[in-house]
Amino acid sequence: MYYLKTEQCFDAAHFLQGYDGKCHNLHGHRWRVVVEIKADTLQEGRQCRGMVIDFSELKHVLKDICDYFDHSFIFEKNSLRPLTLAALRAEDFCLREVPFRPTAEEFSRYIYETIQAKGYDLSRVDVYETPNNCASYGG
Ligand SMILES: Nc1nc2c(c(=O)[nH]1)N=C([C@H](O)[C@H](O)COP(=O)(O)OP(=O)(O)OP(=O)(O)O)CN2
Ligand SMILES: [Zn+2]
Repeated sequence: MYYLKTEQCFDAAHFLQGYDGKCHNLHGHRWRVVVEIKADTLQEGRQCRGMVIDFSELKHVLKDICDYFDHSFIFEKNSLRPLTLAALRAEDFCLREVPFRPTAEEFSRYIYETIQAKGYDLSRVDVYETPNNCASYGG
C-alpha cells in the first residue's frame, strides 16, 4: 500500500459552547491539518506515472478547505444569540457556521468526509489545535 500526506494550516477563532473552562471563551488557534490518502497501485500514463496522485492536486484540495476557514470566526449552529450574530454580521466579520461543536475531533471527521466526497481514498486526517494536541479520524 502507498500512502501520501500533505498538510496545511489555518488561523481562526472559536469557542466551545457549554464547556466548563477557558475554552468557553472566544479564542484562536493555528489549526494544522494533515491529510493522508492511500492507494495500492500507482498511476500509468505520462504526467502522473509512478504517482498515487500529484502532490499538487492533493495540496489544492486541502488548501481550498483551509482557505475557507482561514481568518474566520468558526461557530456552531445555534450557539450564538441572534443579536450577537447580527452584530458580528454588521461588522462584516468572516463568520463560518458549522453544524457541529468545533473541536479537533469534529474537524478531523468533517475534513475527512469532505475530501472523501470528492472521490479520494483517505486513510486518516489529523487536526492539531496546538502543537501538542491532535485529534484524528480514520476510515
Ligand atoms: N478532546 C478535545 N479536547 C479539547 C478540545 C478539542 O478540540 N478536543 N478543545 C479545547 C479547546 O479548544 C482549547 O482551546 C484547547 O487548548 P488548551 O486546553 O488550552 O490546550 P493547551 O495545550 O493550549 O493548554 P494550556 O493549558 O493553555 O497550555 C479543549 N479541549
Ligand atoms: Zn480552542
